[in-house]
Amino acid sequence: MGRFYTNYDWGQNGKKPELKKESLVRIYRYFLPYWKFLIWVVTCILVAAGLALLQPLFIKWIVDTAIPDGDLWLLNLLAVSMVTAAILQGLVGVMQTYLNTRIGQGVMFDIRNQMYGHLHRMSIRFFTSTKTGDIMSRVNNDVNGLQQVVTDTIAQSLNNVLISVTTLITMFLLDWRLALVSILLLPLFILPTRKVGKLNYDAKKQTQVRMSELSSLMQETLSVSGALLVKSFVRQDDEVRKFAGINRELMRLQIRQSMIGRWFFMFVGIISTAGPAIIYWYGGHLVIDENITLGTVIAFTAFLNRLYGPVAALANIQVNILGSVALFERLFEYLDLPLEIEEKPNARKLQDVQGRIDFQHVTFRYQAERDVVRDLSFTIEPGQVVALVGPSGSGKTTVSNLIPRLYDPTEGRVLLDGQDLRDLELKSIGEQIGMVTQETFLFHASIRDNLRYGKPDASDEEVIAAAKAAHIHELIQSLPEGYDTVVGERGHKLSGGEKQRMAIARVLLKGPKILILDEATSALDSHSEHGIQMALDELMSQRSRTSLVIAHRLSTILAADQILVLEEGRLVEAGYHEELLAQNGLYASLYRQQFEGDGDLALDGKRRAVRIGVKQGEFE
Ligand SMILES: Nc1ncnc2c1ncn2[C@@H]1O[C@H](COP(=O)(O)OP(=O)(O)OP(=O)(O)O)[C@@H](O)[C@H]1O
Repeated sequence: MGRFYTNYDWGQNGKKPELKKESLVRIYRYFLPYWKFLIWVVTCILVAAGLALLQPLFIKWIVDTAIPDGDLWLLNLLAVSMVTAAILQGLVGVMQTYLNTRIGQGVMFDIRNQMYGHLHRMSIRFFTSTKTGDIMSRVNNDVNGLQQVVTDTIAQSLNNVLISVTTLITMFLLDWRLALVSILLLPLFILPTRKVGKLNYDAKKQTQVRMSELSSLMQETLSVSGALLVKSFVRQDDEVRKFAGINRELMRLQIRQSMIGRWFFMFVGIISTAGPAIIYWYGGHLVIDENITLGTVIAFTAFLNRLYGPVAALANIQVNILGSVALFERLFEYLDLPLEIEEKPNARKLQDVQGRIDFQHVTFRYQAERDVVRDLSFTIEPGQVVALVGPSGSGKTTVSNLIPRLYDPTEGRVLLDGQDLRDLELKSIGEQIGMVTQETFLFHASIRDNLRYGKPDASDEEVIAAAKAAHIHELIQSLPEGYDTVVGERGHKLSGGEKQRMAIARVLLKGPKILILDEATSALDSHSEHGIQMALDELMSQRSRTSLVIAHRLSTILAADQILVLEEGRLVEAGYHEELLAQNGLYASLYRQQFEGDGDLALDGKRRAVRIGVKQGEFE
């Protein structure tokens, strides 16, 4: 029996979507590579429909011919034929399931790959403004729904049309009066089915909403950071209560759904008995009047039963098709998201990189009307170490993100070796730049694999050399499984300082020409502080490398060839430590405030956290 409802979303605000021609053409293109399978599906459906049609006719021949004539040979033949037809029908059904699944999974495979690839080309802005749960849900749930589109919408509908048409034709050929009565009976089961279909659809939709609420909640509160937050604010009870609330609603909806299903089967049960009863009653009269044979009446009741499911399913076909198209459209929405950072068709490949960086009148906004970087111009010569300092929120991270082209400047240009980043191949920019950010991300994999992310073909010796240079080798060796130790999700099994040294080792392995480094500000014990310091020295000491450091350590600042001081996105001072101190401006003020041990500084009348982060005592 076909399905009478669909669980596809009808898009936003529950409005019925319209069938758009371009969507249909696009969907059609996804199925095109599977045309051979589609032909086989149609063949299977045709064969199955034909075989199914034969069964009632076999009964009719048994009742009308074989038994009255006492023809045992024919009786045997017909009985064997019935069984053979049933076996063949079953085999064709198995074949059809394989083909349906193959097509459905094929389309899913293609779309999933396409979507994942597209998401990786999206800009960082997309990831900072989209909930991870939403992305996951599109890639998982929506794509998974596609199997149902193939099985329910395409194959079932085709099946149902064929069965309904062939059965009706055969019925009319057998006896037009009984056929007419049968057609008059159809609304009897179409109407309740439609009603139940609608109820079920609504219940399913509500269930889906609750399900996604529940998984969002779990995703947020059961992630390491989320769980940490819940614990530190002792909000477990609230979270459990919130969860229970949604969970209870879910339970209610599931029960409702089961009951709707039960009512539905009750109706179907009654009608499947009532329909044949009417046929027997009317057919009985015709047999008594000797207008038709008994076999015809029996065959008719079998045909009528075959007609219920397909016709009722076809009554809901519109919902199915609209739902399927809506599902595809939701996926297209993601596939059509414009790429903010796109490579030009004639983009140049960077060759023999020197590592010179120029900012030319760069202005940048995340959102309209708020400049985060304003008219910024500076040059970093190849091999220089430049320290970027400034109060929190002054735009240091933003500036550093413009160099690997994570964002494009709103105005002005960023040049690498004299070439506008926008004219260069994205891959070749990425290959030249290494980033060590404040928050280190590690995959849930072994330490070795995490380090190798910087250079997939690195030998074990190279990995160890990098770990030694980053002063993390000893620690790794002291772990029971050494380099094969699996670090937890996001590397939560390592301390902050250890993670940062891992990140440094990873970048050392990559060996980029340009290094962007955000020194950690979190308080570390003197031992790991020392380790990191040595690792950083190693990283920056190679003079063939250009380094831009968001500096928080005095030693880094003192070692820098140039210090750039940012304030509200503007470059307010630039020069050496002594030079800047002598100017007695923002840098000197930040330096003095820090020296006095006050982590905060009054700027523009507001109190702001100062993030040059020089530690007390380092000045002595
Ligand atoms: N993705 C974003 N969308 C909108 N605004 C942002 C975004 N990222 C940063 N900002 C804003 O841009 C300004 C500069 O942020 P940025 O992170 O560059 O400062 P920073 O100097 O690195 O600060 P900190 O030292 O605290 O890390 C801040 O006011 C911040 O609120």
